[in-house]
Amino acid sequence: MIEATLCFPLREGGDADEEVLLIEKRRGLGEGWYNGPGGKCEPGETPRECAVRETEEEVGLEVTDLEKAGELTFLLDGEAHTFCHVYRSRSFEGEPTSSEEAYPEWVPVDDVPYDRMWDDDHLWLPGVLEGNTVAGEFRFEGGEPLDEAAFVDHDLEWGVSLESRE
Ligand SMILES: Nc1nc2c([nH]c(=O)n2[C@H]2C[C@H](O)[C@@H](COP(=O)(O)OP(=O)(O)OP(=O)(O)O)O2)c(=O)[nH]1
Repeated sequence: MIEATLCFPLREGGDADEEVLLIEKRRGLGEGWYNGPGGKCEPGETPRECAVRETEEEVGLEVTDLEKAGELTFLLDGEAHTFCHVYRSRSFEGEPTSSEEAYPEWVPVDDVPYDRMWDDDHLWLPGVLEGNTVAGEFRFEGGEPLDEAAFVDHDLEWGVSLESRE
């Protein structure tokens, strides 16, 4: 099973609207869709270290004080495919810049482009951006790659305790 991360930097935008930093992914899984910065964990790396590294690599932002917001399991044809650790952060340095992997974009949290994201994201990301914690299982069918499989059903649990988790 792949272990991966997502990180959602948050800031106060104009008119005191809350904004989240999304990326438009330029290659790999989910290419052409919006997501948070993130990616696969490397051997010997904690998920938190992975989220920090991927955010730096993809958009050049140095995030600190990551808050664990979710643990998502993606199943493909009945088998665990990816376990994804989800973080929020309001502490970061630098300005988002494009990379070979991603175009960054600050987006109002009320205006996230769910129609241009993974099919499951509208189920869990709004709660995560509001400050809730979530554990979820999402089932896909149709074989590899995961981003071409069909999203079939899910289970979600809100308000889970993730404080002691990486
Ligand atoms: N928002 C969202 N993200 C997902 C879903 N499924 C899923 O794997 N992801 C995330 C986990 C990872 O952060 C990311 C895929 O990993 P990645 O970016 O490393 O994939 P890649 O194929 O581009 O890998 P690489 O060659 O760049 O290492 O997508 C989903 O349903 N929703």
